[in-house]
Amino acid sequence: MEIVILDSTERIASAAADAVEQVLRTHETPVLGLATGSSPLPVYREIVRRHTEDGLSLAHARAFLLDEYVGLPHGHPESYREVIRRELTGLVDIPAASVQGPDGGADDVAAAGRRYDEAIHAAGGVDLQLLGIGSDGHIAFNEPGSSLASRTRLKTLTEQTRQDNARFFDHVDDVPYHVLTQGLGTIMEARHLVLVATGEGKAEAVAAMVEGPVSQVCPASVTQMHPHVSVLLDEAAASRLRLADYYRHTYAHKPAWQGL
Ligand SMILES: N[C@@H]1[C@@H](O)[C@H](O)[C@@H](COP(=O)(O)O)O[C@@H]1O
Repeated sequence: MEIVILDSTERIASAAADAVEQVLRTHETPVLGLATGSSPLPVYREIVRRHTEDGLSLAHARAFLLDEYVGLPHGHPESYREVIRRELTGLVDIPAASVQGPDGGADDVAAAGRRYDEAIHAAGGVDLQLLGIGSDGHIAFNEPGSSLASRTRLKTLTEQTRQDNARFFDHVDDVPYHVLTQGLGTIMEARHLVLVATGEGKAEAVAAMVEGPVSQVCPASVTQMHPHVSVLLDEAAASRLRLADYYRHTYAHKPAWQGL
């Protein structure tokens, strides 16, 4: 796990966008895993900027979303499908048909989950998966207690997550109770995980993920078992890491050609 502590959201966005750009430029059919939430938004803005100003193309890319609410009407502005279209995929040249998300509106949600895992597999797997982290240590919508081997399936949100996400809705009562989310086992099959976390509110979850035991209590801690993880943090999100100085030292002495 590589821990990168940077002094601004812009530098974090730029480092993550560099990794995405590298995949886009080196793969014939790059497969990106996209996360929602506010943490990846500066990364998406930077990708859109590079597309608009530098001609970075996503025309041959495919994209898979991490998760989706269950029960929101099709086209609801806060459905993750709509959020990602607004913030990224609708602003670049990726064909709409190349963007997939879990079908939270399916009659048989369990079958939709299985189909989604099959679709990711059929696309050759995810080359680079962007991730945020919930304040309770969830990734995608794998709440504490999630099986570390789980596949895409229905989950029930914790009250903390519903409260955290209430800011996107008129009222907390409007936040769905259920979601269809990639499982931890699904996410762990992506070839490179790039997790972005900023702000003091994430410090505890980040410390548990990076330096705590691998445990269902902090689902993000499963990433300790992944061979290629980059964790991009600002100072506030890194503030509870015991080995922060060592992570800074390692990054400062990293060979320039290595990338994330
Ligand atoms: N399902 C998403 C996660 O993928 C995201 O990581 C988390 C944190 O969001 P934010 O970055 O807004 O704090 O929110 C939601 O729960």
